[in-house]
Amino acid sequence: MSSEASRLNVMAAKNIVIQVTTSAAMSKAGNQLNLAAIGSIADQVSMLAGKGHNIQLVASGTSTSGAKVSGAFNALLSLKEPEGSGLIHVSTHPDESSLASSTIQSTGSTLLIYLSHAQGIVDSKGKVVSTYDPSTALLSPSADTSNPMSLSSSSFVSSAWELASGHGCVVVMASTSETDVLSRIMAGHQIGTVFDPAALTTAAGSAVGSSSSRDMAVRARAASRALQALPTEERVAILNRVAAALIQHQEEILTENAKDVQEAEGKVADSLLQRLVLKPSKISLLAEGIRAIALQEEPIGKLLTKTEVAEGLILDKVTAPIGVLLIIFEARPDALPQIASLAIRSGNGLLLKGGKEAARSNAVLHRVITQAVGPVGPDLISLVQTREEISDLLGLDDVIDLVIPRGSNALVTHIQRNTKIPVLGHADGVCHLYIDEAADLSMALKVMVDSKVDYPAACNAVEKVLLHASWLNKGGFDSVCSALRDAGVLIHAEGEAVTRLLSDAPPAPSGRHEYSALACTLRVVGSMQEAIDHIHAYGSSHTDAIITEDFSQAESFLKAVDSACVFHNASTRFADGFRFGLGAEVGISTSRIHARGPVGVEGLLTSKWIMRGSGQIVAKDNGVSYTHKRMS
Ligand SMILES: NC(=O)C1=CN([C@@H]2O[C@H](COP(=O)(O)OP(=O)(O)OC[C@H]3O[C@@H](n4cnc5c(N)ncnc54)[C@H](OP(=O)(O)O)[C@@H]3O)[C@@H](O)[C@H]2O)C=CC1
Ligand SMILES: N[C@@H](CCC(=O)OP(=O)(O)O)C(=O)O
Repeated sequence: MSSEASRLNVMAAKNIVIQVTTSAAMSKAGNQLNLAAIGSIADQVSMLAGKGHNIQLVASGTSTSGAKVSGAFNALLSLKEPEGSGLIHVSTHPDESSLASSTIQSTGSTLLIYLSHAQGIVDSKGKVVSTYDPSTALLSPSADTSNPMSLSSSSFVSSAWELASGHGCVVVMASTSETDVLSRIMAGHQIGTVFDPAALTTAAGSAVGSSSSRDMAVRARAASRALQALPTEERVAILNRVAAALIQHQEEILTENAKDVQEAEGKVADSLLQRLVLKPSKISLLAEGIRAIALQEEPIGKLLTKTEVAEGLILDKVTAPIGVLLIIFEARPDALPQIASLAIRSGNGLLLKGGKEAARSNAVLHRVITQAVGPVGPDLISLVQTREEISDLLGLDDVIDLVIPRGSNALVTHIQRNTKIPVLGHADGVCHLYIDEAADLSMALKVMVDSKVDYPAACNAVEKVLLHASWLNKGGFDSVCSALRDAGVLIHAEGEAVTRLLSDAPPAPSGRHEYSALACTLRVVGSMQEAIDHIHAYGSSHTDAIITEDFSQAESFLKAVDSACVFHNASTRFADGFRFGLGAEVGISTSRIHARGPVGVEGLLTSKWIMRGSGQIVAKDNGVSYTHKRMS
């Protein structure tokens, strides 16, 4: 198919011209170098040269600015160019908005990457089109209006098309503000606008979703089939390579993450910031989890049942991958390697969209992981950048098999309302801890504090403590309040008793509130049944726990509470794939269909039936005599 051909053309290009408009490499005022932008391009250029590409780097602009920018590139590249490669040449081009066609022709380059402020060519609604089509009018470059050197649309478009159609040089127009723009273009991601006649013949039947979204999903399926066809040892080796690559690229990952954190600081809630931060210890734990997944027994093709249907006719039910998964998750970059490794282990293709605040962290993690995937190719796991792409993908119910939205209730509801693809929601956690009349108080305090304080922003952190009324007369109420306050937790009062006893406590914002911070609601209940009824009325069916020494009471609670995870005498924070021994988790499913609670490899599998016979026929059910004998 065509856009596939175009991506292959891009990925295969050896001689490349990279043209950077000086306005994209200078400050807005145009009088100073934008060293961050120049440094990032220089890093990526030297990486491409290290992979054997011959690169002509052209700084296009007025002679003064062009000379300044090419000087900066030369200085940086002399430090970074792979030793002795001599593959990078830097020059200037006098005209910002025309293409460096002469360089292309003199060097026999087959790819021009044009980097400016513009994200690509936009349609009448202002949406960037991924593939330029000359038969469609109304296109113009999405220039940065604040940039005085913005592009002159028609001349740019016609020379880009002329180069592509007349000289066989694919042109990709993209913005320097895209993270890892060059590396991602060369890895086959559809960023910006591509000018390539090969990209125009669209596949039949691709009416829904843009061709790039469909292409991405179709390629994920093809790659997942290639993955499934590999012997177990090779799939295990991929996971071990991914774990090793995370450790090996730790510095790079932490650097990109620090940029995300720096940009988010002061602009987002503390809970989001906590999720966003990666630390060496988190990366080591991720690698450990991935190695544990690699050690698990082969999950694909596992025999679930074996039945003799009739003499010589044997029917097996075996596990099988679901196919192509679209997983949307919050700005928590450590989720990406976990989800990717579970998908690899279970043989699924993956389209991933993380929170926008984690864009750089996700891009580097994605690159490191897809490079480690090896022969199956990077298409197995694609990174989706924007909500617009999600809208396209939600229409592709013929190529995507399951959507897993992991995040707020609003996100999960939005996805459910906008797709025909089955949805496995991972929504908010309004987790409760019930301290029973028969609780060991010191255990209750320890578990309560851990459930809230260990990681207050997590979806499995406790949000409401339900205290049996008997503790009001036994000193337990004061102990609970002191333990929470000593741990820095702000208590919000709910119900008559707590409101009266803690007159200084702010009221709970609502009966069902997720603080995601060092705060929780405290309420007194008259019985375990009242606690259960309250959990059913105000909880989110995520994780709820009881603390009691009365084991029969505990069993009743475990049976009655209708949540994905129900615990006795244990912290709600144990609701986690790694802690459950699954190695990692996609998230904690709050849906009731097929997978509930922490979702590991098993949650990403379905089953298939395999029949082995010797020519038996049905013949109106007279062809065989049914035995239906269960063999295992
Ligand atoms: N059950 C579980 O496993 C988990 C539950 N949670 C819950 O998630 C919440 C925290 O997440 P929060 O930060 O609020 O995340 P959000 O729900 O705001 O966002 C999560 C992701 O969904 C995307 N998104 C949101 N709305 C849309 C839309 N309309 N179309 C397409 N994509 C969309 C976001 O994209 P963008 O960034 O581009 O806006 C982001 O990638 C808490 O309630 C927590 O309990 C969190 C983790 C795990
Ligand atoms: N299972 C995870 C928490 C689940 C989760 O992802 O929560 P969140 O911090 O809301 O993104 C953990 O225990 O850290």
